[in-house]
Amino acid sequence: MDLSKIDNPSLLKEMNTKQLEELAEDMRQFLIGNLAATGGHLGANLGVVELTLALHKVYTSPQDRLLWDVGHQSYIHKILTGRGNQFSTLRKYRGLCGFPKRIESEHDIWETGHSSTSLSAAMGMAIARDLKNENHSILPVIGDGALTGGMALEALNHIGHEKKSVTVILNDNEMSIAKNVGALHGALGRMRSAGKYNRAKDDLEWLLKKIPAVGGRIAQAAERLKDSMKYFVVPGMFFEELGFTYYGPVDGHDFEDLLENLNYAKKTEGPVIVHVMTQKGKGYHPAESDVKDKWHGVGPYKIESGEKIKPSSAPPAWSSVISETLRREARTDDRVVAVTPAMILGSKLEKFGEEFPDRLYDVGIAEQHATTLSAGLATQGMKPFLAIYSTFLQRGYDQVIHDVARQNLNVIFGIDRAGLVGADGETHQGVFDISFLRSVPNMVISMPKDENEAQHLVHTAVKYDDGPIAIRYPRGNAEGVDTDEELHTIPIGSWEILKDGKDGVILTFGTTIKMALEASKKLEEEGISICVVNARFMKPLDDSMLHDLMKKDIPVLTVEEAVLQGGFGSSVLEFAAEEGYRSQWIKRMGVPDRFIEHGSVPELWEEIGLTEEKIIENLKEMIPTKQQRA
Ligand SMILES: Cc1ncc(C[n+]2csc(CCOP(=O)(O)OP(=O)(O)O)c2C)c(N)n1
Ligand SMILES: CC(=O)[C@@H](O)[C@H](O)COP(=O)(O)O
Ligand SMILES: [Mg+2]
Repeated sequence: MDLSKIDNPSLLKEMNTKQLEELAEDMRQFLIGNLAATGGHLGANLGVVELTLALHKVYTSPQDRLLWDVGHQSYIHKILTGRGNQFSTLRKYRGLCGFPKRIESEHDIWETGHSSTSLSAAMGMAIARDLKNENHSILPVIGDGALTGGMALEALNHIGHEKKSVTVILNDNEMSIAKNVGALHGALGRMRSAGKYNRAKDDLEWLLKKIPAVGGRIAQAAERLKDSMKYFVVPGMFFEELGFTYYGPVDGHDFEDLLENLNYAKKTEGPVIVHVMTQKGKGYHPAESDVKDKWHGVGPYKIESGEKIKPSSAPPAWSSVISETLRREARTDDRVVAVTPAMILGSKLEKFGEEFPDRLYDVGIAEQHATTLSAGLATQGMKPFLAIYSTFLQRGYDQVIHDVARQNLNVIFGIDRAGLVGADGETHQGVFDISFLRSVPNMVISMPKDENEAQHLVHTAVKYDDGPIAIRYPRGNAEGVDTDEELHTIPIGSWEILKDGKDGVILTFGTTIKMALEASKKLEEEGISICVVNARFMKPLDDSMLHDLMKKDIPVLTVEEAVLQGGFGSSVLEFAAEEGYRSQWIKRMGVPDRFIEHGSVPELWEEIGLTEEKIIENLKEMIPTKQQRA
């Protein structure tokens, strides 16, 4: 079937099992073929082909509300809802988003990207439905990994309490990005190995109804038996106790099993959970056989061999530079403990864990818990390193303030994916952390310019015992510079002059240093000499250098790959205003006050005007040329 021509899931309604199986095979080949060029979350989507088809067959989107938790597994849903012809643009600039996007389709009724939000949103939709006396199904599809997110448990608690008709589809593939972790994962394991339950209960009820009511005693006894049965056979006891009717475990690749249980669920009032067993990466051997992450998310690859297409000799990933330095520190400092909220692979912490198995904790998708657990460790004299993506740190913001900074605890925040991340788009851009951390008392915020400075900053952070300190670093590979053998500490709040200049100043850090130096080189050729400063601490500012620079009364340009609102540039403006540098011309460059969608980082830099050319343009506007000065 030409999947690019599907424009509505209603075609499934008339399909029989054999036709569905054929369509599922077409879907898999389509995904494998297209993602070989574009990359994307292949493993997760290969695992939900039959489930997605079955959901769209039994239910009627968009009247029935289908929500996709995390949303990285919504590609089949997108194909079925008329977007198959856009897959060559998947996660590309101005192309198809890799997550549900309401502007793309009426079938995308809830946008995701961050995990564990679907059940809360579903509950909100259920309350609204009932207040409006509407009558449609609400179906959040949530993975076993996302279920470890605290929000999901908060929502289960509420849905069960209110007895709202929400049908939770639990997509259990025993994987988060890496193998799933936690006691809930273990409980799901026991449910997976138990037999079917709720159908047995329904069959028994059917039988009971057949028994002539002999004084009702047999029926009453059987009724007691049925309820007591629950405690021995129902695999989903955990959920039943929360007020959910549990169906499962269901074979998520068997249409008969899927359709039968979804139809049971559709007839069931109140909270329902359908526990579906799927295999991540199903149908593509390189993904199925991958022991690390089942090809959770991949770049382009060769279909036949499964060989991933990567640049031959690239500098080490920033995450590796940081985690390897941490591993080195841990050898001589027993206080060092690494914590990760389900991103052990992305944060390159596997080797740390192999060397220090009792000093690495993967807490699951639980950023709030990860942050406060780190605070707890610090109260006992340990030196926790919380490796956390900038965008996911947003989930633990209260814990940063209330538990870590307020008690001034020695927690190191390794803020990975800081800055624009590219293809994951607006839900994942790591551009808010400077802004939301800068206002927190006791916080130190830093960002290295290259891997050599990064290793010294990690060493500095491990030695720093005056409170919380953040080191932010971008997605991707480092700069490819040599690294010092011996590590030293960097004075907190100290900046570094990379290039002298007397006509103007650029204050910048991290990923925008290179473009600043390039711009200053070009301006030098035109007789305009620009000072370039590596403002490697966003907090505290280097007040003494700032005073020296401001006293020169030359224009200052701040450049940051982070939101302008309340960012580094704002702190320089505040400094100038408060220190009386009234005449100072200060201009800021950075991420504008809107969400930045997906695309390559260079394309996004171009879009928001974070470029060498724009730096030159701004400085020329701010600094009179020689002729004007003459
Ligand atoms: C708040 C948050 N933390 C971490 C992530 C990163 N992340 C994306 S998918 C994923 C694993 C999800 O596992 P699961 O829900 O089981 O879905 P599967 O990939 O197995 O289908 C993680 C940790 C995220 N998207 N949001
Ligand atoms: C869907 C999700 O949130 C993760 O899979 C994320 O896309 C990983 O990002 P990196 O590829 O930067 O590790
Ligand atoms: Mg999973």
